[in-house]
Amino acid sequence: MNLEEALRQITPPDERAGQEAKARWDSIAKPLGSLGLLEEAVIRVAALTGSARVELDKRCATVFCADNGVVAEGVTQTGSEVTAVVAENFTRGDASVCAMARAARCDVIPVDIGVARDLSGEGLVVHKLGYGTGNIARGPAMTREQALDALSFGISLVGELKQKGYRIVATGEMGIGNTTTSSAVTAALLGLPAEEVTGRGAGLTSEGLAHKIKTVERALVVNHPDPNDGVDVLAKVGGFDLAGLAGVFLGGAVHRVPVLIDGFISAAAALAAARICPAVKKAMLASHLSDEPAAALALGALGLRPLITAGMCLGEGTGAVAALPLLDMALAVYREMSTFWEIEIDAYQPLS
Ligand SMILES: O=C(O)c1ccc[n+]([C@@H]2O[C@H](COP(=O)([O-])O)[C@@H](O)[C@H]2O)c1
Ligand SMILES: Cc1cc2nc[nH]c2cc1C
Repeated sequence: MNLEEALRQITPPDERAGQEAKARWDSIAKPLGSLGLLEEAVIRVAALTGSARVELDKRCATVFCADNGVVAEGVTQTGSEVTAVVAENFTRGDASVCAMARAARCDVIPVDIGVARDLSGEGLVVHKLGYGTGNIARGPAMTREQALDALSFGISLVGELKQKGYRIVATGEMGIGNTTTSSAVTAALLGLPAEEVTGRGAGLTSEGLAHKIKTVERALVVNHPDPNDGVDVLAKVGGFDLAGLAGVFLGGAVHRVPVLIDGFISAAAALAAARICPAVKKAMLASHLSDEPAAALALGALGLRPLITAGMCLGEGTGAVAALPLLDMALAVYREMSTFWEIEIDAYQPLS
């Protein structure tokens, strides 16, 4: 299915199911709205899935791994070879996100969408669009066809996961250099100067940061991405990981599966997905506020507020997975708590 056909399948959320979930929250014997964003998240999932019986029991994190040509500009603290090493560690359960996912009863699905060498390992999904992207400071990251391929792949992956019974998908990524591409994508989509959207990534010095800002500026001048065309932005200054993740967000809306945004890289991908099709925002949930400075700008532009502010910036899907136990706790209250009526307390009817 091509992108346009997939996007035509997106229909508005079921407001009736959302209202039913809101009515359930409002009936629970506790101060109105007092679980804040947790209540909102359950209502959003109810509206997206068309049922106030919200189930998030079977969950996974899809971790998109890819290399980025822009690493050649010296914008990272470590070399590209780290991407492949960490990607293979995902298959052995030996990465931060794997440990957190075990605690959160979440499966980890590593995806090689463009790591610079061939990988092996159990459970690895391979959809390799290249051995790393082009260097965005010198030319485009990829062709438009490759970006469209990544988007279609992300959309169909969510469809397959839904068929396997997954009820929520956490996004994650691993790719040395992908904070540089995310900054370029965010600058292009939001029309912001490079210095406002560029941070230290996985640990740059102040000197390194100044050079990274110049590199993002150059990528924008060299490539002229069209801010009205999310596919163009991903192809010219994005990465295979970002484009695949944007596909996962689109897939969430197509297949009506909620998708958790992780940190800055996931948020930049979500922003691109929303530029391609604004309706997909309804399938997104923001998990945490990454310490990368532009994460707040990206989430703000999406109109989303994160559940967690913990100064995290690890990537891999760690923030998205960290939100799952919070959602479990929200659902425990939502399902198990007595109502005002049941414990015979008179409560004023809420205004809305
Ligand atoms: O999730 C985030 O907000 C985040 C912020 C900074 C760095 N990271 C991780 O660090 C890597 C990218 O950092 P860099 O400096 O190589 O661009 C990549 O593998 C990400 O998973 C992730
Ligand atoms: C070791 C390592 C693990 C990571 N996980 C996500 N980004 C990373 C960057 C490094 C350097």
